[in-house]
Amino acid sequence: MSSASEYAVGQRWLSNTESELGLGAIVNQDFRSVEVFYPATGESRKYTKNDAPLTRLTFEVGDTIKSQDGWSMEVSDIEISQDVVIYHGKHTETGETSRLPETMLDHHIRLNQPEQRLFSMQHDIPKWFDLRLKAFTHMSDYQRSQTIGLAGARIELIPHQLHIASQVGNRHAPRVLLADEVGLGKTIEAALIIHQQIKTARAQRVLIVVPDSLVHQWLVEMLRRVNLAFAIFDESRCEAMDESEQNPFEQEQLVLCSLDFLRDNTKRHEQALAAGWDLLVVDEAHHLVWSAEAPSADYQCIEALAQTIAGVLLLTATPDQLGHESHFARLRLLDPARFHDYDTFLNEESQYSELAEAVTPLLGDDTLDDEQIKRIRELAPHSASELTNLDDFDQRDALLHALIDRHGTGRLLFRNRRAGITGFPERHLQAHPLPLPDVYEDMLELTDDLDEALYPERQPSLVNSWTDLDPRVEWLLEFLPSVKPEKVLLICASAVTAQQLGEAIRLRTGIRHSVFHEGMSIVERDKAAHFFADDEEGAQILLCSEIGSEGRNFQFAHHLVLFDLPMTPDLLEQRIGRLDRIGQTKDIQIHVPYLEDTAQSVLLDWYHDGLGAFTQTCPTGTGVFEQVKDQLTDCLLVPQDKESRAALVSRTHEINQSLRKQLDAGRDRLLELNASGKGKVEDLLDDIIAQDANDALADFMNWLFDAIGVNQEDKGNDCFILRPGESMVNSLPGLDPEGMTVTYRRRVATTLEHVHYLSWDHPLVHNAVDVILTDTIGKASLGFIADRTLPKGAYWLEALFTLSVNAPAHLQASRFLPAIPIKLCIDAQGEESDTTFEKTRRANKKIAQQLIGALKTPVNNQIDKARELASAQAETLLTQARDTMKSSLGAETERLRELQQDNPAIRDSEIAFIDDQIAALDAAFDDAEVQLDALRIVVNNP
Ligand SMILES: Nc1ncnc2c1ncn2[C@@H]1O[C@H](COP(=O)(O)OP(=O)(O)OP(=O)(O)O)[C@@H](O)[C@H]1O
Repeated sequence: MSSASEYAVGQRWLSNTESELGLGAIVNQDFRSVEVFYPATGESRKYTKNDAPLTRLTFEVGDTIKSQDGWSMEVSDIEISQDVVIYHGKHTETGETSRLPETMLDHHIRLNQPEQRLFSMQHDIPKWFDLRLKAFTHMSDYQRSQTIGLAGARIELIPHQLHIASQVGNRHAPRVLLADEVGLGKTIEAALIIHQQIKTARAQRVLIVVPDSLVHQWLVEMLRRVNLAFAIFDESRCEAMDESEQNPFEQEQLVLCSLDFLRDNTKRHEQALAAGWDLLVVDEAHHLVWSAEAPSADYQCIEALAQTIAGVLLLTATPDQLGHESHFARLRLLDPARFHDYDTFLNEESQYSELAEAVTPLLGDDTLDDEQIKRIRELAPHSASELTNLDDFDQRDALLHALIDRHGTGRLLFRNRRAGITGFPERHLQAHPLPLPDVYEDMLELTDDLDEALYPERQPSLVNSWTDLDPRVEWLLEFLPSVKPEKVLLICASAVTAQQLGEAIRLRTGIRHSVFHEGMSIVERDKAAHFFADDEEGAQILLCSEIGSEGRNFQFAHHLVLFDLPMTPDLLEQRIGRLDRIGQTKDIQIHVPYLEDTAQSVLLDWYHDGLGAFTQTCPTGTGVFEQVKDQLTDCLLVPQDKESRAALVSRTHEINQSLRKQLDAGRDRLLELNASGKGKVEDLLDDIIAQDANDALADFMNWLFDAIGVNQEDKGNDCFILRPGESMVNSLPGLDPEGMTVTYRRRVATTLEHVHYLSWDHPLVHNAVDVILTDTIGKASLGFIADRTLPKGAYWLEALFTLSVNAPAHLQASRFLPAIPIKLCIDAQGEESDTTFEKTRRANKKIAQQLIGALKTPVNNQIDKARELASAQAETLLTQARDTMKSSLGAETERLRELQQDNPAIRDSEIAFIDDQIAALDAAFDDAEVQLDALRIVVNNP
């Protein structure tokens, strides 16, 4: 390709100032002016011949050119006829000899090679060269950083969450149970893991399945925390897509739906199974009840999915809530080969406890005696063999972590306990004893039915009157005004009770309230929850049935009314967990209005005096419940028997103390150490904190937004309003045409909901970078500097190359070899120079044209030299990338292989995937390419 400068009708010329016009054709000329028609845009321009900003476009032998009709040809011969060029060559598809006069060239032509643009005067502002370089540099650093997918989440930096997310998010097809105690952030951990998996191309298609009361909350959390827009699937949405006869689940990459919807609908379940996913996430997984004889429908529904989907995250705060067998079954969902038989699992668990007990001395500061050391070595020969001095605390620590890694369910199950995390407000019990009304007395004396004993208000004969007779209702109606305007969450066991209480409030007071129960649609429930959350106009009280006790975020309230008490400690903890969760700012008041000498009063004593379950989380509750269940039931049915009640409480207390001791010393202590990340997460945390404190992103984006024409208005308080400017070079996907408020500060983003948190992970940042990197902006430019210390007229060529590789996304090549920039500067003598140019001015077009014409040959030589040097540098970078890839992935397989000797939770497929990944990346790196991305000529003109 080259350019010339005599005008003739039919010739093709490019505008130097308006390259968007496409390729023009001369339609007229006289001795003073020339007229060009640009067919791509239908516009004409008339220029004075003397200073027409035009460059003639001609091609050379070897170039490939495209015709207006869409076919291409490789030029082998050039003929000039009446000053118009006629190209001859081979049709690229048919191979036939072809002829293409320049008048018939494709007028949409847009030169994208830097050399083509440089020599045909398609120049941009010189600073865009710097912008391209910066964009490549930042993006290649980002893709190789350990904080990818984590640092950009709109969250407070909570160590245990980041630890779990980085441990799990870094795995290929992770299969884990996230089982932190209630309200410690499992949803956030899942969001971080999903985000990291997506950002590193480990996963693309994700299916989240949750109870229907949590669908909307998950949607909001995913969007708000990690900018992932999930599509909610329900029957009406699927039906609407049925017409296309395609599998609706294949139409979206990120899908969120309720377990009920999949379980009750065979067709949709089958479609979901057939759609192919990388990651399945199931919340409130304790619902997946299982026994060998009768696995529940919920369990089977998820089991089928877990068998076909490589990555699985299960979430539950109360893994033992519906029995230990079901807990085993959930582990079985994650790894059926390892957890094939319940008895073997129990046996293994007991050995694990034995191991945990043996290593407990490692947690303390005392010197280990010979017997203790011997036990550790016996139980963990692989882990302990490398260690020589167990009195060395570093070695102890290393052994402890190795043991956690290598044994039991540590890799599979993450459980943090409240006890290990500080900063939670206190919980206070406010018990309100109330006299038993006559209408309940007879029935309660006679009954041997637990439900009747616990819920006397459900008697059919009282259905329309109990709210007038039950003193708990009276108490509630007096209590609400006494704490007004504070919000109150009330939970009771049944939807009917919640509705009837709502009705009583409506008829007898003017208090704003709303109800939340399974009889309402998802939309109605979300409306009710919103109404409750509204600070100014909202409801003072939300009356929930049991479905309100799971997963929801109501920590803006500080008063919880338990209108009745549930039978299991885990369910009580779930209820309290609605308020007692991260983000709770005040002490929590738990109000229990109860009828004296009834089953409810027995439960209250049992929970409070026996387990201490109101004022603290009670991780041993289920274990105790299993042991005293019968005794408890007896007491519930004969609440007047004070002696039996005292015996129950005292036995409960004893068992609880002993189970707690075991937990603290044993298995859970190790699990917790593993899940908390203590001693492991600090580097990652420091990295994120350093990134937060660094202004590199804000500076770069400020520059980038300016360059592409986005208006930025400083709103104060570290917030900016971004609006599309009139001169935007291209549209920017994700930029709200009405404007959007953004911040680069985590502190602001976590306090102001409506402000977007711009981070290296944010889609708007990536889109803005794409706007320039996928376009030709800055590919060629010529700039002046004014430096009196350098010779006048001295010039340099700056060349920007990228080293990159094409490989299927699942290989995650960009973790090791993203498009890495190589920038070179060549002086007029053709030598490499380390000169850098701070401020380059745009050169006047005419002068630029003259310079380019005069410097064409030396510049071509400089480009050749730069290519040579770039290839050499690329060799080094490629070797480094290959070494890093092999050592990092190699170390990972080595570690997994070692772990596998002790811990069967390591799946063969996990190791095989990494082995294959190393081999495939190694081969792909052979084809890595160095490409010229941009050129800038800099001339000294003081
Ligand atoms: N790192 C964080 N930064 C800001 N808010 C957080 C963070 N972690 C958790 N939260 C908030 O704390 C609350 C509890 O978190 P989350 O819902 O993830 O807990 P959970 O363990 O899933 O709860 P549950 O056991 O009730 O299902 C939520 O409101 C969540 O948004």
